[in-house]
Amino acid sequence: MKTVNPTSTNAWKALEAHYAEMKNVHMNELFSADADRAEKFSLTFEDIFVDFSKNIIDEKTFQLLLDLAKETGVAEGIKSMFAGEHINQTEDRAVYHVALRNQSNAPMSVDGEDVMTEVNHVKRQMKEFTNKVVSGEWKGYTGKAITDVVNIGIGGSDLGPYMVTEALKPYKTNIDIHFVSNVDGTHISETLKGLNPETTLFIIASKTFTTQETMTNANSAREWFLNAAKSENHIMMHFVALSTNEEKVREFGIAPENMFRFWDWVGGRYSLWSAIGLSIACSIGYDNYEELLEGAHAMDNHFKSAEFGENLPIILAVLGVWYNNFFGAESHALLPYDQYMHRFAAYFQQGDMESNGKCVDRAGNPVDYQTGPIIWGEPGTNGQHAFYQLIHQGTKLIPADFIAPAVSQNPIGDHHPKLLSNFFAQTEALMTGKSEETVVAEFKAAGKSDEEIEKLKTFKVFEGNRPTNSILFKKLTPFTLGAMIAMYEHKIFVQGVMWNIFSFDQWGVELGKQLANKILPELQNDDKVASHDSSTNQLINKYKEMR
Ligand SMILES: O=P(O)(O)OC[C@H]1O[C@@H](O)[C@@H](O)[C@@H](O)[C@@H]1O
Repeated sequence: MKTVNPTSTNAWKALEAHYAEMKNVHMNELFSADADRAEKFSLTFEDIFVDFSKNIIDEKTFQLLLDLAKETGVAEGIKSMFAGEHINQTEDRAVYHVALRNQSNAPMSVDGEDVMTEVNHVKRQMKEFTNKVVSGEWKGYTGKAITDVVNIGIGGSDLGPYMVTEALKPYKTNIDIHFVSNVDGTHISETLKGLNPETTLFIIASKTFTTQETMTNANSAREWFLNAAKSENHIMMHFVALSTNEEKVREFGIAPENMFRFWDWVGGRYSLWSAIGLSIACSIGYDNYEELLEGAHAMDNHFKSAEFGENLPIILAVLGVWYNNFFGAESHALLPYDQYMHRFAAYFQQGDMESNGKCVDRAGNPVDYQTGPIIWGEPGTNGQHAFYQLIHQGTKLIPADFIAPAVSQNPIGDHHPKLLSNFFAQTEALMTGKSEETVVAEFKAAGKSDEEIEKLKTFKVFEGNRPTNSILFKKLTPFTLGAMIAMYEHKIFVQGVMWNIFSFDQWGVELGKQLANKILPELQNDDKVASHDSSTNQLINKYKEMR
């Protein structure tokens, strides 16, 4: 992939000049000036409708942003990814999660070798396993069917499956699914309470099979199981592994036939489409898991082929760049108005921040512009009663995506219209705001004195002009969820290309791990430590005193 400093492009320079014109423009004016604006800045993909008209852009902005995507090599980047090139250069790996959901089965190769045979082989293995577990054919060591599956993994080996199984709960099979990620003993202890070793199956999910948290939890699970089952021969009925590391899986005592493989070209945070999705398949059934892949595949095809101006991931990406690099926005909120999507923001915190939280460009030089934003969010309407105050009236610009289904999976009473009325009202309020004149008029109508009005009016004014994307979809089906996840994945990729950074490594997570490995043995005795800085020494010694 070519290395282009985005700030050196013509589009960037033009955008800087254009920003000076746009920074004081209010979206209200843009809407008044153009009756077709909403329609012009909206797109439909399958059951997903995206209205991005409530952004501080005009047609020129949009064009310049797309030009920036062109000049920074987004088209070439997309080609390189789909061609299986080693675009993860610092690890010398391809980035090929798109092959995992290549439902068309057209050949896709890495280093000259078609990967589809292996991909399909593992999928068949997943299907067989899932069907056996769900149907009750897979028996535990006392001959009973499995009732509970515990996925033990962290980061990419946890967040995706957890988010998806929560989002697709209405499709749940008879299997109850649990997730253990934190090395805090509380997580596994609380999860195992109430579970029966005879009917519990553990999925040990780890790309490397060396991650401290996962291996610690896996060993504790093994101990808990053996405490009841007694014989190690029973492990094979209750432990399976999802990994790229066959040797470590064998060392742990999991039989090769109970290992579901994936490959180094699957990034951890892009791995729910691989064997890492086994907990999803057990939770929603294999056919629904395939539907999830279908949705992602449909989005892949859209991403690969749609013109930039009609390409959802590209549009979301360039809008993000506009706020991040020109308006100085530091964060981006994901606000699903769907309780089932309560882990969506948490999932894309890893997806986005681990991918684009980088300060060195693809040539190895420090960047002198902003890269990945802080991603955060909570489901509506909870967020409204917590942090929306700051979005409406704070000093920070927070672009936000509002995401909601038109059809609720739980259509009781008037809950859903109420939920959606909040979605529509919030995006409207964030854009239109409330002028001083309106505030004064309201006060007057309520019979307030001039003195009171003077004292209070500024507090009640809403500037508005807060940008939002509205993503409205018909229903949260596996297909639609798959498409939306892929949409955001590709958005992140496009932004990484535009910022000229490597989105598929994560060196930033290593230093803390290394230091923790050094500190751990120091915690295993009562000696005072003096090998660190004075604050770290003090903390460790305090801990030793307090424990
Ligand atoms: O799947 P394993 O290898 O256990 O890794 C789990 C997670 O580890 C973290 O340190 C990151 O590198 C993540 O990208 C990864 O998903």
